[in-house]
Amino acid sequence: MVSAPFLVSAPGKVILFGEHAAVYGKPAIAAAVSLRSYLLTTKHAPEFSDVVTLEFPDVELQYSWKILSLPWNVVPKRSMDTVRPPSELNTALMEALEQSLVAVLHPLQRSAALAFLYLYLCLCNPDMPGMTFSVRSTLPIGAGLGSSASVSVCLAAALCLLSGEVSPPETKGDDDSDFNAANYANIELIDAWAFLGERCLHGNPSGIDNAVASHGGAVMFQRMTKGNPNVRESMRNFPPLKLLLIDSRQPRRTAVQVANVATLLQNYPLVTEPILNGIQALTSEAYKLLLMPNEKCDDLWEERLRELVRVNHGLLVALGVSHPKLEAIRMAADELEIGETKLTGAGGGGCAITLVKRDVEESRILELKERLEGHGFEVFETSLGGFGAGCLLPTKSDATEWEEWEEKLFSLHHMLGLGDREDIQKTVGVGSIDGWAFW
Ligand SMILES: Nc1ncnc2c1ncn2[C@@H]1O[C@H](COP(=O)(O)OP(=O)(O)O)[C@@H](O)[C@H]1O
Ligand SMILES: C[C@@](O)(CCOP(=O)(O)O)CC(=O)O
Ligand SMILES: [Mg+2]
Repeated sequence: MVSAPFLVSAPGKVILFGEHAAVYGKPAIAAAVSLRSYLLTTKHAPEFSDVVTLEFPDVELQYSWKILSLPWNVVPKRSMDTVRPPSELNTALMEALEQSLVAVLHPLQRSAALAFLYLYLCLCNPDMPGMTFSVRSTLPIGAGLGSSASVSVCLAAALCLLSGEVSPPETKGDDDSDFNAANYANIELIDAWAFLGERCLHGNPSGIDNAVASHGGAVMFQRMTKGNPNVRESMRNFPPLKLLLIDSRQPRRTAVQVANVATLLQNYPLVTEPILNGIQALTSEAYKLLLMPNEKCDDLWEERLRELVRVNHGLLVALGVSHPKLEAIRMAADELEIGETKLTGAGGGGCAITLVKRDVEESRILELKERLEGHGFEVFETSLGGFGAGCLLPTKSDATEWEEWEEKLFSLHHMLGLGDREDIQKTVGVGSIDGWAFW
């Protein structure tokens, strides 16, 4: 069992092919990005040991509950036969939590607080000391890059560590790809709990976002249908792709976009089902292309992949999940003949990706960036396929290190509350500081 203070982190993702169709059991392909969420868990001073506090400055939420005021009595008993949580939310607990959330009205804050409380009550117990859970993301929020899943994975990881459901990552061998059975079992459990967090955040998730945020890398994912288990194929030799990631900065909520597609499907099943089947077919084509050995990734291969990006976007437009700003991004990239562009994630705003042609001169890419930034869009640089969930624990063996950590924690608290994305990345970021370990 791990006690506070400690940090956990999980990445966001880019869906390359298959969003929305993924909700209906069709395959989708996604890769982790280097933008991440961070969660710091700290213990309260004795006089506040009866309260649990959330600090979510990214959504302007700070809220405390008396631990004993929470509805512990309706928490479903866990089955002794299985360690995995069920994939459905418990209705009685969801209803009881309404009471605890009466004062949290904004949907962005409410869904995040609900995800926290649901997991906290299921995984912890009323005897645990009062703690603060502070979350910051270097990801744009509500922009299609899976911030909800990265936060869900952080919450699940922190609460599973506190309750002893999982242990901290064991060191793997020198080779990053070394398999460690204990780490695998732990991250599977974190993934399963994070799925419930995603359910609180947007109702009907496919599970692809929490799978990528937990496991990292690049995956082909297919949601369980008719009792079959989810398929998650990790794509190890993912080819290096030149992608631009552009945030339209048009806010939207995944829950709303997913619900709109459900309504379309309900109203026009004969029209909508073939669109979803088309997305399935193109994702399967893309999967075959992306699995090809690197030496076969020639110009024709690249052209095929770009075509599939274009068709995927067209089908998403048909589902009604584009936005004039996303179309403006696509048109700017088309005009400069940079490559092919599609929205990524739930759409309705948020991000687009452009798969850049290999031979495009840097000056044209720069021109596109300037044009887009001139329109108020934000162009992100990120790498694909990095680490999944990890944690950073203070080492108690060495008193100096511990002191350093205390000091760091102090500045960290400040940073998690106030700093911008670069500050967070510099202070605690995976890749910026040593000590992070990954499941
Ligand atoms: N840093 C964060 N702090 C608190 N809540 C967050 C944070 N990032 C995401 N969330 C939660 O996730 C929601 C956004 O999820 P969603 O609509 O699925 O968009 P996306 O996952 O594409 O960013 C927010 O409304 C909020 O509830
Ligand atoms: C639209 C969808 O396919 C992806 C949503 O991703 P995001 O929350 O927009 O990052 C929904 C899902 O697969 O859960
Ligand atoms: Mg999301």
